[in-house]
Amino acid sequence: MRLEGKGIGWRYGNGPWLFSDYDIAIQPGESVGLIGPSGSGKTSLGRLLAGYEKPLTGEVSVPGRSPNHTGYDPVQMIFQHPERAVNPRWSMARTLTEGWSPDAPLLDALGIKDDWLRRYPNELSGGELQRCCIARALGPNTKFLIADEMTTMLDAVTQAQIWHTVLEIASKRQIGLLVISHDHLLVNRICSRIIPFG
Ligand SMILES: Nc1ncnc2c1ncn2[C@@H]1O[C@H](COP(=O)(O)OP(=O)(O)OP(=O)(O)O)[C@@H](O)[C@H]1O
Repeated sequence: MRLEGKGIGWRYGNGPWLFSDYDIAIQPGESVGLIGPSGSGKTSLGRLLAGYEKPLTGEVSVPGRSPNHTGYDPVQMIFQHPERAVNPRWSMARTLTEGWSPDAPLLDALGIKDDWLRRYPNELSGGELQRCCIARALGPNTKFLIADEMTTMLDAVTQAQIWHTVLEIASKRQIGLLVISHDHLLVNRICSRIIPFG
């Protein structure tokens, strides 16, 4: 039951094709790195796999995705800029529980403090907000996680702590990970396979 893109192609408007007839597959429980130059289309590919957009050619298939894309999607994506991934008018308590209710051990493991839940997104730092976005994405129905420069804005210690938690959960629940990053060291350390892109 893998996440698969087959023969997929994408471009914006009449611009150049970022990729075409592209194949990618991620197995449950594996951690795959996607490395390529800036602007080559990695985020765009992630968005197609996560179901935000339908590919212009080819197909994305995901076990358990509802045909009309309602409800909690089995492919969750974390973006580099968490402030663009949340509703600024929702409290953090509401934001965190949008798709499921993260339990106390997970909030603790990600260093999320009770006090943050009463605040709004603009009252948290980028790193604090990102931890909340990660908790939100780790619901029990998550089968694949696309981490797009997920920890780029964090210091090395926090980065290591967050990856430790995410990798532990992914391994326990056999979540497949696609790690989009410019950080070769990080990808080499946490991924069993690297796909060069662009
Ligand atoms: N909504 C959009 N409309 C038009 N062009 C876009 C849009 N989003 C992205 N692009 C362009 O598509 C190209 C690929 O962008 P994308 O963000 O997928 O690349 P990337 O490989 O993830 O880059 P980076 O490593 O810098 O994050 C870029 O040239 C970008 O300017």
